[in-house]
Amino acid sequence: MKFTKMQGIGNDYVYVNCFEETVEDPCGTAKMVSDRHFGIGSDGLILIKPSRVADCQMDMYNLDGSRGAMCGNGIRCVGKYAYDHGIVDKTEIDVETASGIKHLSMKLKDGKVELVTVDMGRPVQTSEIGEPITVDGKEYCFTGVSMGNPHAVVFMDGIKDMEIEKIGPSFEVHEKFPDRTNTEFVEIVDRGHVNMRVWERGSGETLACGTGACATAVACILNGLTDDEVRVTLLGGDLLIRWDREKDTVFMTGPAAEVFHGEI
Ligand SMILES: N[C@@H](CCC[C@H](N)C(=O)O)C(=O)O
Repeated sequence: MKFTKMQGIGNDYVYVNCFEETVEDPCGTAKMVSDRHFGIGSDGLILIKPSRVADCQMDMYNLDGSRGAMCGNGIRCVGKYAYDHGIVDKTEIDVETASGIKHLSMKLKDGKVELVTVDMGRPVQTSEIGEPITVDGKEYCFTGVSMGNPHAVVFMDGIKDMEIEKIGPSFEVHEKFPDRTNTEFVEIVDRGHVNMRVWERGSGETLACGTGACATAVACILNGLTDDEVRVTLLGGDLLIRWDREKDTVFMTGPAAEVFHGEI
């Protein structure tokens, strides 16, 4: 199987061009390739497939083999792959995902895609604003936002030193989230800037989560903590998120990069 390793601010996936390859068992393949010791090493697997309704299709799997309906960092890389490898010959494209068709606008540098803006669609509030939750005997408040996949956004100080590997798994499987959840731990810097760490459903702590950054911006705005455009600083870099409230859609802008090609 030929593959390309790509990353969007450090959220790395193994990408397979399914215009040319067939992957029989995507869940098993995701687990195998993601392993950082016995596999290629990644946060999961993304298949780029033909689509009957868009320019191409993104089919994504987490490190544990579970399927993700949407992936913000992944879809920017899908756009870059599609343009740089000639699947499309235009910089405005539509990508089909399990949570609908998303529109991508791509900016080039030296003929290759460098920066991608994605219309991530309508955010859906899935809890009370600042809903109380007890996790491992401690009280927190979260704001639930779906960006096609579930997120619980928790505002707290000291995220740099928090023990995310202890608290993240307990949020992920808490009884309030029957489908498990991605959890974002967020510190406000000012009305246009926040810091965030994420525990991803199915992948654990990752350096970044695009849908998580969008959910975070929406939760910040709903809680009255920021303006409608927010720079989200994650462990792997920054994303610019804007909630266009007139159109009720969220725009995410960030880089996409290829790391290496291989065959396994
Ligand atoms: N890293 C992704 C999100 C991947 C899917 C997520 N773990 C889920 O299961 O919902 C992103 O950049 O959005």
